[in-house]
Amino acid sequence: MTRELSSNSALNEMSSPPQRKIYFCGSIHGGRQDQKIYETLILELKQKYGKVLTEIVGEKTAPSEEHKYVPGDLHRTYLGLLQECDAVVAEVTQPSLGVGYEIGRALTMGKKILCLFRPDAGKSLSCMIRGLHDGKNVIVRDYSIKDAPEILAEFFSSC
Ligand SMILES: O=c1[nH]c(=O)n([C@H]2C[C@H](O)[C@@H](COP(=O)(O)O)O2)cc1CO
Repeated sequence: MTRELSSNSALNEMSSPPQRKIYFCGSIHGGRQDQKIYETLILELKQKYGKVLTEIVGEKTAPSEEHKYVPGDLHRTYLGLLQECDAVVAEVTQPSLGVGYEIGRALTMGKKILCLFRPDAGKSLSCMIRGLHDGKNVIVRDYSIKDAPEILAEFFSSC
């Protein structure tokens, strides 16, 4: 009986993603050009690595929803989610004040952070983000979307 239970729980662990809380950052007011990329990354995160607390960032309708909320309430809510998360994944190709702010706050909270930048989009990444890379708690990686699964696997193997 005990053996049966333990092998069942081993099976469950293999088939369902770990229960990490992941805060995904992506541009909203900064521009929604990369929404489809956010959606793809969020799907990969949800399927393999845990619960994404900020799924709205990948949704097509995200910006139109916000008029329902007071900015101060949104700020408090999102900082609360940031505090609660186990790891931050930020797509930083499209510059966004909000995303830069979230990364700065996550840093002072001691969160593990992965920043993903696509050089082929023809933009350049602020040194204030690129310079955060320490190879341990903050990883800043140039990538293309086809490499994302491998990069996420490597990041979450130590988190
Ligand atoms: O409705 C929202 N939902 C939301 O998730 N955010 C957070 C998460 C995003 O990573 C970030 C986007 O910032 P910005 O709107 O400055 O591009 O802010 C921000 C807003 C405010 O629009």
